[in-house]
Amino acid sequence: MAAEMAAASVAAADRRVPVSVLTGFLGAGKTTLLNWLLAQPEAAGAAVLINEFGEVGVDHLLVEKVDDNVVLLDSGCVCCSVQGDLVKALKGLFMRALRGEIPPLRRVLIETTGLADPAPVIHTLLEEPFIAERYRCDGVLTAVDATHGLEQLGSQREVLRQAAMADRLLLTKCDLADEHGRAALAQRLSELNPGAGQIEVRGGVPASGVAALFDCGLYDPGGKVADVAQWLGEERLRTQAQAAAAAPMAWRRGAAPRRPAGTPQRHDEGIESYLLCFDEPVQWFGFADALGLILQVYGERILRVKGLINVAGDPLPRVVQCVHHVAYPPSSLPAWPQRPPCNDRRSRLVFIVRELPRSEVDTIFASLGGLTPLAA
Ligand SMILES: Nc1nc2c(ncn2[C@@H]2O[C@H](COP(=O)(O)OP(=O)(O)OP(=O)(O)O)[C@@H](O)[C@H]2O)c(=O)[nH]1
Repeated sequence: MAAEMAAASVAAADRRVPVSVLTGFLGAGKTTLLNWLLAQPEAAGAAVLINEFGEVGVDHLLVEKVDDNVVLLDSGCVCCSVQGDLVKALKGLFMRALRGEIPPLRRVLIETTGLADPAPVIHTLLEEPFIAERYRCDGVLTAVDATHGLEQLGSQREVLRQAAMADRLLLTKCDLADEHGRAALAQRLSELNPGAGQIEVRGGVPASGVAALFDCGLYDPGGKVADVAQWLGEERLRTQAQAAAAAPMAWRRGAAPRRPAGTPQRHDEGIESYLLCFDEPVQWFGFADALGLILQVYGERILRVKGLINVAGDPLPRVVQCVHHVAYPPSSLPAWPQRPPCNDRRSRLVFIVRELPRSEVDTIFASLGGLTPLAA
């Protein structure tokens, strides 16, 4: 406790802009938590960077408080394009605030994709010269789904890394999980990351309030399992190798190879995403029947489904969200987006799957829902 208070006061004296990294696996509840967070007075003036996996971003449409301070990182997963997208976005925000185009930056929140490895993001915040001079990593907040997390910790390397690197572990969907499941997940997480505070989240609201999420102190790999320092070390090697590869030929002699031995493959190669589009407004019951059957039959292989549906007779876009076998209650956006691509009012549904051919999904939509999905 004393150490935490000391770390928080060192951070308070630091004039750099605090950055919170919100991570967690696909569908764990990051955007839901972000929406709650942005409505809190403590988050006033925060800029938000949202990154998504999949061909069409939906998350930024679901963030309720969208303004000039929300930036979509849309050229791939942030952990793969960190040097491009993330650095560019943070530099851009800083310069816009400096020129007075946006209010002074009080805080930045980064929502990573569900498949992101947080290591390159943290490494960039700690070591990229321009960024590290102006921003400080104020906390890695990892959402872990209390209904699916235990199984995902065993099957997805990303989930393990996201949990091990966390400063705070947010056990989401505790309102849906049974007591036994919550306790088993909490136990597994405390083995993986004994130093991180665990906070239960129900309906997107953390039991701790905002206080426990901000001002976590300067990021300290030393307080975590040894793997974390090793992963950050691998990022350093990777960045050096990339810099060497980008340098003129004469400087490259003796440089490290592009992908240093022992550095991990970023994403599980079995995972892919595809986008289904429906041109005409869909009949909700046929659509819901078909989607229900797809989840029932293929739920194990479906990591995430989300999208906006143009339902016949409904003027508002309906938001569909699923994780494995579970379809969450649909909601509606207050209006159709004004910007492309979703302003054309076609229904768009993103599937993120493991080894599930698109043709299987198409067949069920066609036979049960009378719908012929088009590739985008
Ligand atoms: N009951 C309940 N539902 C939740 C909770 N948190 C999130 N959900 C639901 O879970 C679904 C996925 O939540 P999101 O917040 O979109 O998850 P995400 O982590 O942002 O998803 P990706 O960005 O696709 O990885 C949505 O339908 C949410 O309403 C929670 O604490 N309780």
